[in-house]
Amino acid sequence: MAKFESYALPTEGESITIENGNLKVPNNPIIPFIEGDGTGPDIWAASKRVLDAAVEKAYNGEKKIAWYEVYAGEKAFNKYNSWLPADTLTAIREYFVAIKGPLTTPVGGGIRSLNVALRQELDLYVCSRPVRYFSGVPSPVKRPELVDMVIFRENTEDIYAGIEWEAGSAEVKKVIEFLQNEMGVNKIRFPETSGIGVKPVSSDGSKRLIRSAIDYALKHGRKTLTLVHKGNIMKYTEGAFKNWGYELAEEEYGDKTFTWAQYDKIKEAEGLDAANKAQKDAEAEGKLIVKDAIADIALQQVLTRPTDFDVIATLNLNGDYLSDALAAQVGGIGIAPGANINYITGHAIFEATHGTAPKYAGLDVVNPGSVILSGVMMFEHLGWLEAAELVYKGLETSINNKTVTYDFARLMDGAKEIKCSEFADQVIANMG
Ligand SMILES: NC(=O)C1=CN([C@@H]2O[C@H](COP(=O)(O)OP(=O)(O)OC[C@H]3O[C@@H](n4cnc5c(N)ncnc54)[C@H](OP(=O)(O)O)[C@@H]3O)[C@@H](O)[C@H]2O)C=CC1
Ligand SMILES: O=C(O)CCC(=O)C(=O)O
Ligand SMILES: [Mg+2]
Repeated sequence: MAKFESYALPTEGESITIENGNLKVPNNPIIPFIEGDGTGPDIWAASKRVLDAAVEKAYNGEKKIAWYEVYAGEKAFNKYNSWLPADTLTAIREYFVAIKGPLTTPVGGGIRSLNVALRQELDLYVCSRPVRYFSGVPSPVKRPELVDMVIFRENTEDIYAGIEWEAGSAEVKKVIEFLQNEMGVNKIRFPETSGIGVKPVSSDGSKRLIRSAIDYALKHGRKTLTLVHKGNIMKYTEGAFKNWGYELAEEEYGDKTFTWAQYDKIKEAEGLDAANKAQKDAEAEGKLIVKDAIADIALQQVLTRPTDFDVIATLNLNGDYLSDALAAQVGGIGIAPGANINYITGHAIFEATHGTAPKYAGLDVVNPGSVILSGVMMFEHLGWLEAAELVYKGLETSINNKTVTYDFARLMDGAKEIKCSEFADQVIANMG
């Protein structure tokens, strides 16, 4: 039983547990939720209604989520004088699966990202962000239906580790002196006025992320996995990520994958035709092709040749950029879901890709689709596939009927603009 400092224990529901590495989900699981800042309360209220309605419709009362509110962000600060109370982490550790709205991160000084803190504290090393097309969504590209990618973003390392020192501080002076005097660094262009950031990237962290991406790709019959990196510039972090990815694929999945590193070796030893034949043979055998792309060109190619990309494994910052950019192709950030997962401990927090969109806070206008679809990912994680299907149906029908929130309405001819809460009503009504 969880021991909380301040929170009251849940009054209903049972705990999810883990047995032999698999989640054991009761019919009334306790699911902690964080409402979120800014537009979070509007979105969460709408999403909760949709998710509850889908469960009720799918299981006729046999299953029901026991929602348990936990706090982070402004609401936590106002209630408990802490931006991220320890009880919130205790609850997610105890109940395994949680869902959250967006949380504000001030730019510059002040608190560091609570979103990042949650991922790091719980070691949720995978950020999985599927990018798929729903028929009828507005898109700036000609063939959005060709977009079907899943981003696996490393979630605990890279510059998000938050190791940095401010320009002018005593600490940065010490770091710069160390770099110059002990490490022979003479390339800091303006040492007197530089801030310094550190980018840790490990083989352990990279490999566990890439392992999850390969497992996902194999389980779902995906054809390719692309390692997206900027290894031409950052050789021992981003370049190493690519090398570790190839190494892992060959060592642990040698019979199920064919890598571009193998392709290059064959090309060097036996020529181009032999390398092309080896890749063709591997494709014919249904092997997963593991390849790589440098991050800048990848951002162009995901737009111009979406069918070349299937599962993407990448570092934290690249994944952050890629997920917002890719979302734009299939309806925008308003319907881009995500999951932060530790596949080893079973802990997961589901959350939208977007932020708090503060200018729309309290107006009941934004699209709740991202949190609704994050809830669908949560249903899939729990094995509640019937409820997931109902939400997909409700969402797709609502979009096809052109009864949509402002973000879609402004891009769709003949659409009726409705509020966030009304969109939830539509999704529920359209579950069939
Ligand atoms: N995981 C998290 O909790 C995240 C938190 N953040 C935090 O959120 C805050 C605001 O960040 P910001 O950079 O403005 O990014 P946001 O994602 O909050 O908003 C940027 C723009 O995206 C569009 N948008 C966002 N959410 C929706 C939605 N639900 N429906 C429709 N459109 C939407 C709006 O575009 P338009 O104006 O064109 O309609 C909005 O102005 C910051 O503190 C940031 O750190 C950011 C990302 C993730
Ligand atoms: O925590 C934040 O403020 C930003 C997080 C973010 O952009 C993301 O998770 O994609
Ligand atoms: Mg982001």
